[in-house]
Amino acid sequence: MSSLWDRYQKYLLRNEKLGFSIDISRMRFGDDFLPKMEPLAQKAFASMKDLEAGAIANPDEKRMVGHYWLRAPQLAPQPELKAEIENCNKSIRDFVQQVYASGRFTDVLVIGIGGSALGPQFVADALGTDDDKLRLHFFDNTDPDGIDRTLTSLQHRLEHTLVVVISKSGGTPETRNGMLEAQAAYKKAGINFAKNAVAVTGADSTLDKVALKEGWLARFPMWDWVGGRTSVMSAVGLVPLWLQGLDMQSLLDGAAAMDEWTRTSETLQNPAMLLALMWHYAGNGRGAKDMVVLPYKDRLALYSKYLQQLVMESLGKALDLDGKEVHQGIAVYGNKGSTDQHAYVQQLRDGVHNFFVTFIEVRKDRAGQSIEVEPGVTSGDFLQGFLRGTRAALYEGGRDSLTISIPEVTPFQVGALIALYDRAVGFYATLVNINAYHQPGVEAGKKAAATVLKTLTRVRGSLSATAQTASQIATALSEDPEAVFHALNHLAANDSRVRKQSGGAPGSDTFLLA
Ligand SMILES: O=P(O)(O)OC[C@H]1O[C@H](O)[C@H](O)[C@@H](O)[C@@H]1O
Repeated sequence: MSSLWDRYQKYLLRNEKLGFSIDISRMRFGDDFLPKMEPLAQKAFASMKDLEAGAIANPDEKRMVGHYWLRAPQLAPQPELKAEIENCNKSIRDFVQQVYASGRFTDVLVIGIGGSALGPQFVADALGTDDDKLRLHFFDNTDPDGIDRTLTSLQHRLEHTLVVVISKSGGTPETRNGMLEAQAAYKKAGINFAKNAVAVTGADSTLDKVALKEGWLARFPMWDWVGGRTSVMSAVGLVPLWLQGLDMQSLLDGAAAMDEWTRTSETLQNPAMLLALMWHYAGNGRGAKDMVVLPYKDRLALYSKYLQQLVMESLGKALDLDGKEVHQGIAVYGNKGSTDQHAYVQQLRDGVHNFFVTFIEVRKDRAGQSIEVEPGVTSGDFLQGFLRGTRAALYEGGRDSLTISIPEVTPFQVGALIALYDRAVGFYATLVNINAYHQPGVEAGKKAAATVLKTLTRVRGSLSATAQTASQIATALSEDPEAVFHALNHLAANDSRVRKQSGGAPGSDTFLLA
């Protein structure tokens, strides 16, 4: 192999306009790897090109490319679609202006989960400043204590808090619960919830109907042709993030510029294809290595969480497109450097070799001047030193990494970063022949949760003043004793009328109504 410097120059892809560079030189693929993958790469380019040109046969295919139209509506295959996107964005902007002009609001409470929260959370944190027009808060779970924590922080400003409920399906239980909890808090405070509420959801969804019936301030559409995990540039992200005061047009422009770059069919010139190929190389096209995402920048700490959903929900599939059992996927985790160097990088360097790292370098340290923390050295110099040092130490230890460098964390760059991975996921899915745009596995968990709730209700109904064990109740109800036992414990912890008498073992514990 040639020297590392030569390899770096050979496998560094730069784009002067975007200020981006992708360095794949520290992935140890041999010279034959890229030529070997070329036919597959060309197949992926061709299928993406067909889809983008509008050769769309079904809703799944539309979801593979719909998100690209959001940042470049002129590329939408039908003029009505282009007009729909432009009108929606204009109505969001007008609404945001009205909100500002009203002077009524100081805060925004976003209620959503998964693709309806992770994108807004990442962007809000990456780009937020003390000068934000409105401050964002999130309910992204059905955890009562978490909800209370957020409500307490908003306690005296509830009247000035705009609630944005986001759900594509309009029926996600966590989001529905969050909305009901918020509604109850507003009612308790004597505030008209509807006059403080906005919905972002699919037309005619349950949420849409509620918002319409109750006369909420505004409703914005979430189209079926945009997948939840690629929706941050639709109303899902635009409504809360524009309210926050971020330059969302610049974010859209950054994404559009990246999309343009990632449309090239020249493998070595296409950063998204290079990423997809490196994922394939690292995990042998089977996801055998985890993707550790390490941005050396606090503002990008939520990026790995965002990517976790994008990559794992898109690629984690049981069947391939031919119906063959493949159990694909790539595990994603990470937080930020250099912080993580003091947590788990020890294992990355010396332990089980089941990962590859993606370093994200931000060249500009800070807006102002830096002090010297040692003669001639700043905190930012340390940050860069730790990134480069860790990259070198990992490589010496036989561990692969790739490095993405961006100039600074601006709306434009964040848009570009999001778009880069949108495309890389799409390409990888084609390389391994799976559908990245559905999530059949999530349904299984939802169905199982519904069964648990049904059991809980039945168990509650069967409690009496007589002490009973879980097995006794389970037998009477023809339910699984372990499920009954957990339901009983939950009731005992949360319902003051339910008493638990410890018998020393789960089978001997008894429960009764006090
Ligand atoms: O936007 P919603 O319909 O509420 O869905 C929110 C999330 O929940 C689902 O379980 C899916 O797995 C996610 O892809 C989705 O983003």
